[in-house]
Amino acid sequence: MKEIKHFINGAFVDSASGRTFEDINPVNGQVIGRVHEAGRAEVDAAVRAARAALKGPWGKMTVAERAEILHRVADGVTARFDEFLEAECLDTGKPKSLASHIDIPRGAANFKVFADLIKNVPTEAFEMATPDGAGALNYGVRRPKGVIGVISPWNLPLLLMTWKVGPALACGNCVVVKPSEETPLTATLLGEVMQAAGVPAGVYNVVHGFGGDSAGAFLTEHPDVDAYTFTGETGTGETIMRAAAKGVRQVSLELGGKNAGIVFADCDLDKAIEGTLRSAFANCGQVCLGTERVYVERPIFDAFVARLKAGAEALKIGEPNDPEANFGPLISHKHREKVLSYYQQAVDDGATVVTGGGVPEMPAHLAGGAWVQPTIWTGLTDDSAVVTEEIFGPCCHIRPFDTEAEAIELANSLPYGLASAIWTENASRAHRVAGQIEAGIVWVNSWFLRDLRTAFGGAKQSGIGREGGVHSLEFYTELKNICVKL
Ligand SMILES: NC(=O)C1=CN([C@@H]2O[C@H](COP(=O)(O)OP(=O)(O)OC[C@H]3O[C@@H](n4cnc5c(N)ncnc54)[C@H](O)[C@@H]3O)[C@@H](O)[C@H]2O)C=CC1
Ligand SMILES: O=C(O)/C=C/C=C(\O)C(=O)O
Repeated sequence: MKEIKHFINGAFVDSASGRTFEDINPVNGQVIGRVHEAGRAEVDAAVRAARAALKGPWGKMTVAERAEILHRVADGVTARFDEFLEAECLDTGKPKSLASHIDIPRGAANFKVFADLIKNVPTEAFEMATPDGAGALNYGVRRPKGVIGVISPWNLPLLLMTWKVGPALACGNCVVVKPSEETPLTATLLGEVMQAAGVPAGVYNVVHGFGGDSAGAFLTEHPDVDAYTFTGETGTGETIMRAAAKGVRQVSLELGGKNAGIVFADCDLDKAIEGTLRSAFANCGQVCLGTERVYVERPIFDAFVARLKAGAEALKIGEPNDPEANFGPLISHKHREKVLSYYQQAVDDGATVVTGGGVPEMPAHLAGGAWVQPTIWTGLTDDSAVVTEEIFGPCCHIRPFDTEAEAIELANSLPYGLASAIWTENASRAHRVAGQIEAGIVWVNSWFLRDLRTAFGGAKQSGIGREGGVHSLEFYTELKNICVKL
């Protein structure tokens, strides 16, 4: 049986307590391996290693040297592409066709992009007048923030963890990563790549365990961590923020969403259907940017519903190795219970189930997996929990609207504000509506089209702060002003 250990100070180590937990394959419910569960001792060792590395060779390296090492990390991920792919798909059950295009390439790109960016960021300088006429010169310098706690989720494990680790290391920080308990494999494998790439011991550490009263809480309560970056549920973000408040540590939080798609009658319907299908059902609906509320202008409502239904029913459910599969299982049986409770709630609230609504029949060897059907509803009222709460499953509710103002009001009606997708061929309307949507990210005629230099994050209860491009560098560095009297 595979043993999944912590990676602390450049070595793979067991938990002193001997405690382990199971890593389960969501495709069939079978145990993949046993994961060592960190106690306070392992978390403390990881933080101490990170602090020491900061004061050691990593802290003394030039930007160019660090960038070169991070390029080697990216190359290392690419060189071991198949191993990363295998590990990610074992942990998540997602189709290899998806992970090979999104998760693993982004795992490498997240190091390359920030290694290049850090070499080219300017800092500010201001000349100022002084009463004696000699003047003064102000200039900014960026310094690493220190030891960063990285708490990452299970839906895009390598992609989201490296989205934080890449810029953190590029800026000269050291990290302690607590990957989701559901998906420990790729963060661990990355330890091997870090070592081979010449990343000094202690710069990248991984501790495994759960959230509350386990490794997650021990990390967020640790007094020697300087800042935290987290992606996951809004409630967990609040808990992490509370823990980080002690010692006034900064947080970057990318939290839940209940994202709206707005489809105008003047859209290119083929594009709107293709994009909405992806945004509702890709990764089995487990993408924080996904569309769970679709608002469609009344003249095309029936046609849209019929075509989205046909698209959902054409999805091919299957295991990662099935080359035709484009729809995998949910992450776990626990998460399936949550998703199915909303499927039931929709029926109780009087929804019309356009398609799905249950568990698909699977062949015997996959019967133990966390499968659910892609599901579409219409007919719910705006206050149904199915329409207001993040489900994080492969489902959406479609509702008609009559005016642009109504669509904007509906899209903005919830306390979330992560992402939105607008479908229209009218350019003026696209700009007008996009500007009024209360969300950190608005796509027009696309979804999940990502330029890693752009600001990424949520408005309202969908998060605090922005990462991506220079915004990541702002979070992962301390900007110091030096004022020199001439
Ligand atoms: N990308 C996203 O926006 C994600 C959203 N979710 C949402 O969250 C719901 C619950 O799923 P979970 O896996 O429980 O998500 P979660 O947000 O609680 O977990 C994400 C990470 O936070 C850690 N964590 C949990 N509680 C913590 C605590 N008190 N202190 C420190 N770390 C903690 C977990 O161990 C994991 O590494 C899902 O049903 C889904 O709606 C879940 C995962 C990703
Ligand atoms: O950075 C990206 O391109 C994707 C981000 C997706 C999430 O944050 C998520 O699904 O949680």
